Amino acid sequence: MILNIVEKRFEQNSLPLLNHFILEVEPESVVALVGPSGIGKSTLLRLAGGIDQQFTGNITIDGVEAADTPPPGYVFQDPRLLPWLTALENVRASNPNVPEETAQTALAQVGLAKQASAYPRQLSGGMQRRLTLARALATNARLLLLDEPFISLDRVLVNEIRSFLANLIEAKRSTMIFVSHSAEDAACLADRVIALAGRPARIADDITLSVARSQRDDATIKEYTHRLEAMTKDSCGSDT
Ligand SMILES: Nc1ncnc2c1ncn2[C@@H]1O[C@H](COP(=O)(O)OP(=O)(O)OP(=O)(O)O)[C@@H](O)[C@H]1O
Repeated sequence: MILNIVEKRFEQNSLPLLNHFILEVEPESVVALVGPSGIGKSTLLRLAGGIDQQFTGNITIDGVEAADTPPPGYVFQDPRLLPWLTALENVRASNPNVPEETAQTALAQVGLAKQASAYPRQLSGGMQRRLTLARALATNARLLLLDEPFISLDRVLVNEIRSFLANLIEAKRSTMIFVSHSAEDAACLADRVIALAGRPARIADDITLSVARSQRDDATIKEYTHRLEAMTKDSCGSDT
C-alpha cells in the first residue's frame, strides 16, 4: 500500500495536517503508527481506509487505486455498533456480502460464538471491542486497519487479543496498520514502527523491529518497549 498524501487539511486557513506525506507499507507487514495526541494518526488511517476521501493525493494497493480494491477490515476507536442489531447482524451490517458462516467464524475467533444473538447493550465494553474486531476480520482479514484496538480492554484481554492477532497475521499473511499509544502493543505486534511528529506531520522515526514476531520472548518485548518509549518521547520533544 502506498499512501501519497499531497495535502490533507480540515480548515482552509489552518496549517495542513499532512503535506507531501508518503508512506509505503510492504504487503504482509505490520506497521504501528505512534505519536502524540492530535498529530494525525487516526486521520491517516481513515484516509488509508477510504473513510475520509477529502484530500489530494492518491492511495494504491498493489498498484491499484484503493477505491477499486476490496475494502479493508477497519476497527474504529469507538465501537460504532448498531444497538438494534445482534452481534452477528452487526458483523454483517457494514458488509452485507459477508456470508453468515464467515461472520460466525469471526465471532468464534474473538471468543464471542455464544454471544451471536446478543445485542450490544448486553455485552461488556471488552466484548464490544472484540465484536468490532470480528467485524473487521469478516470484512477483510488480509488488510486490517485498526485504530487503538486495545483501548479500554483489561490487561488479560489485551494479551489474549494481541496473541490472537499475532497468530492471525501469520495464518492469513495479513497486512496491518494500527494506531496505538502503547509501546508494548507495538513491541509485541509490529514489524515496523512509524512515529509522526510536527504539523504538517512528518515521519520523525521509522524503525524496523528485526526479531520476527513469533520469536520475540519477554526480554525482547521488554527491550523493544523501552526503545519505543524513548523514541516516542524524543518525537514528542521535536514536535515543531
Ligand atoms: N473531522 C474533523 N474536523 C476538524 N478537525 C479534525 C477532524 N478530525 C480530526 N481533526 C483534527 O486533526 C488533528 C489530528 O486528529 P487525529 O484524530 O488524526 O489525531 P491523532 O493523532 O489520531 O490523535 P489521538 O491520538 O488523540 O487519537 C487534530 O487537531 C484534530 O482536532
